[in-house]
Amino acid sequence: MEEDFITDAITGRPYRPLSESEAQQLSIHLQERWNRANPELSLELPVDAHCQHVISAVQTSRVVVIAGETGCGKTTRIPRFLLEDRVRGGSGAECNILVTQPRRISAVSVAHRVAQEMGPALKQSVGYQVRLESRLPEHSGGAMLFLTVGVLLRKLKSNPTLKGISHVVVDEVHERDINTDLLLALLRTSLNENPDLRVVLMSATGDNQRLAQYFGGCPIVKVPGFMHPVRDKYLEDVLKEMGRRCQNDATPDLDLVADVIEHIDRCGEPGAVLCFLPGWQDIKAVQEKLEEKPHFSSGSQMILPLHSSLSVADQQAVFQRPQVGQRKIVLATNIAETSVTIDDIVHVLDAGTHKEQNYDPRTKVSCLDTVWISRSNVTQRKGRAGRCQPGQSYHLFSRKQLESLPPFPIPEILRTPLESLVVQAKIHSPNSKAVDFLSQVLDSPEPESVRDAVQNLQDIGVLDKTERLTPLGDRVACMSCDPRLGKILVLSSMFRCVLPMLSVAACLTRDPFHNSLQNRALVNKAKEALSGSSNSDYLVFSRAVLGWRKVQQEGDREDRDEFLERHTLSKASLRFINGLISQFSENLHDAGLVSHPGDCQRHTSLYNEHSNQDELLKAVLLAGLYPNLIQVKKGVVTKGGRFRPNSISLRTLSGPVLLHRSSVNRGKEDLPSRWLTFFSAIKSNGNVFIRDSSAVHPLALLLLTDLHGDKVEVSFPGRSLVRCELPVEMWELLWELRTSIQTMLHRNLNSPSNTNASQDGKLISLLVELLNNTESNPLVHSSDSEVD
Ligand SMILES: Nc1ncnc2c1ncn2[C@@H]1O[C@H](COP(=O)(O)OP(=O)(O)OP(=O)(O)O)[C@@H](O)[C@H]1O
Repeated sequence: MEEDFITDAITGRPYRPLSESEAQQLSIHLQERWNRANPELSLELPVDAHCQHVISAVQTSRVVVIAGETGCGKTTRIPRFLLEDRVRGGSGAECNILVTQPRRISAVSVAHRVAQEMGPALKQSVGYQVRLESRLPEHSGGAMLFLTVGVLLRKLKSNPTLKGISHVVVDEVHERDINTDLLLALLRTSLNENPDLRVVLMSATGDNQRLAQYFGGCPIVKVPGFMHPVRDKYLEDVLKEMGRRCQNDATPDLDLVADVIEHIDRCGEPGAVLCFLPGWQDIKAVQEKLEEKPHFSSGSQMILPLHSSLSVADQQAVFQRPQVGQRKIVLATNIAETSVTIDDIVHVLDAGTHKEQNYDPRTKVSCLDTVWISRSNVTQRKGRAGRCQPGQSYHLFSRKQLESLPPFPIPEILRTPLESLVVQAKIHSPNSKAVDFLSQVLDSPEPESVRDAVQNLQDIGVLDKTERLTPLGDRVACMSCDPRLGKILVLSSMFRCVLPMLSVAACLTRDPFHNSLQNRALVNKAKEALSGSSNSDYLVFSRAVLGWRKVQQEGDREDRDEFLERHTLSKASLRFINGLISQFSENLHDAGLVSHPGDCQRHTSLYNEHSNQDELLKAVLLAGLYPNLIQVKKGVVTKGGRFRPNSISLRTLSGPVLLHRSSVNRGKEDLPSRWLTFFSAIKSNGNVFIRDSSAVHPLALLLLTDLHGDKVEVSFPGRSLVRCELPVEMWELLWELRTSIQTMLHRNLNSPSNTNASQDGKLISLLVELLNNTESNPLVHSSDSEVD
């Protein structure tokens, strides 16, 4: 790669190495600045005593594992020690440190803390960069950037050997999220190719020996922790205090959670409460339960939800101090579990569970289960109290339950679908087979699962037979979302309906609705109203988002509130979704598919020419999601042998499915088509539920599926193909249209400079007309052999 094309991993601008004299000048300047500012340490932490040991270990060995117990100060101090040592030693210009955090909240809050500790004269050397937001150091050379692992992975695309970076500090390695595991594998390669690079792996409670072995037996520096005393109270203790009976279910008893919070508020010492719950719905449910309690009606409590879907600004609210006499109650998922210091937390309440994605390769379906956490999570959660003063940890599980918990969480890579990871592997290592590349990670996934993911990517045309990214795959790889959603976005730019599809892709990443158990009926009603006769959960999403954007532009505050309430939409989620829309627009621009990112969001641009054509939108969704197809069959024989002519049964390639209650198509007996398409399915109690679905026009099936083939093949195992009953001439015309559309897509993907906008425009208009003016049901009939 030419150096011109490498980006500076600190500033994002083109990378330009400093000349010797420039480096010398900058180093002197930095040295003087640090000597003048002479930053102090705001309080003594255990790691301070190990400062020299850490620095010399990093000098002697290019990779070091720091095994630092909770609260020892590794996150906030070690990057600073490394920078300070180089600056004061006169080589600050060559020191650029990237510090990864698993989550946005910790990257932002730790950067603030470090900047604050270093003082106003030096704080411009510290920055952060997370998805959708950044505050970068003023220049590279003597800089420290806190960033999420995902952001670093993207930086590695444009600077694979991390030229210009002196240290990568990977914090919270023990969490073993999929991105960190991929990062570690890539860092091993970067270390070989960039002799200036050093890697520091920071882990609290983890298998540090294994980690050190992975990096050729590198040294491990142990740092003891410090915590103010935190008293443990287990379920039996808490229940005894409250006169309740014990239970041992992984589903948290939310009434109990609310009661314990009330108990703490009534009887506990002053200080904030941090309560860990599995997910957003539980957080909202506990918030509602608290607000319904007479004890909480005085408003003398400040209840703050904390969830990954909140914007950075909303997340930062948890660091605010409440008014005197007010108790702060933070209701959080595990995002507050590591690296985060909320300095007034005295009481931690741990429901003992979190949401965990588990993938079943047989049904190709993931379930997001609420499961018990591991013992290392328990330690981390407890460690959020006692950081600035003594505290208490209320564990809502018994001592016996604690003993039965696994010591560490199962690495994410072993329990999630691997398509996105395989695409990442192809970006970073295009010449390796995915199985070989992924055999290099710390815990390799089953080769069978990797092969499945490769097959799925081949099925959607992202990889070719030799496992290389296709021209479509190259574009999809630029999208920071699931490859199927990425494919929808790529296609939407060619079919000129970008904005609704950006909204759909964003909503499939973050739900815009105020979904809670209590709200379910209201949300369903709102969805029904938005859906109209579209039979599409995706059009519901796009109408919600586009409606919100319109009312924001044209309405006053009252209109906006009314819109949100009428449609049970969450303002915070919509703000996040807007951010995602901008990010995906940038991605489309990076992929060379739109001339300017702003064009994607302009209603009058060519890319939105057909954005109000619902049938086209549904057709493009099918083209992106195929072969995620559901066959709808009318007439069901019940277990008791009775025939119900109006009931419908559904099946996908993997077998029978049901529609989830969140889908607008659930319970509909008059679907306009025999086919639905879908994005996400979940497994629950042995059934596979489709979360979101959209009716498919059979013409779309004939014209837009199977991008690279020369025949239309819609088949289910053991069943015959879809049969078209059409006059020969019409079939020939349709085949010609299909070929023209496929040629247009092929041309746009392979040689975008060679497009013929007016010819493409006519073709798309013809497609729109055909879709709008033909009925979606009678055209295609299943063959008789399909009947069971
Ligand atoms: N924002 C803050 N406000 C007040 N004190 C803080 C803040 N951030 C850190 N500290 C203090 O510094 C200590 C060390 O924090 P740091 O995040 O560096 O620890 P750590 O070793 O990385 O711990 P962990 O792995 O548990 O996150 C905290 O226990 C707390 O006493």
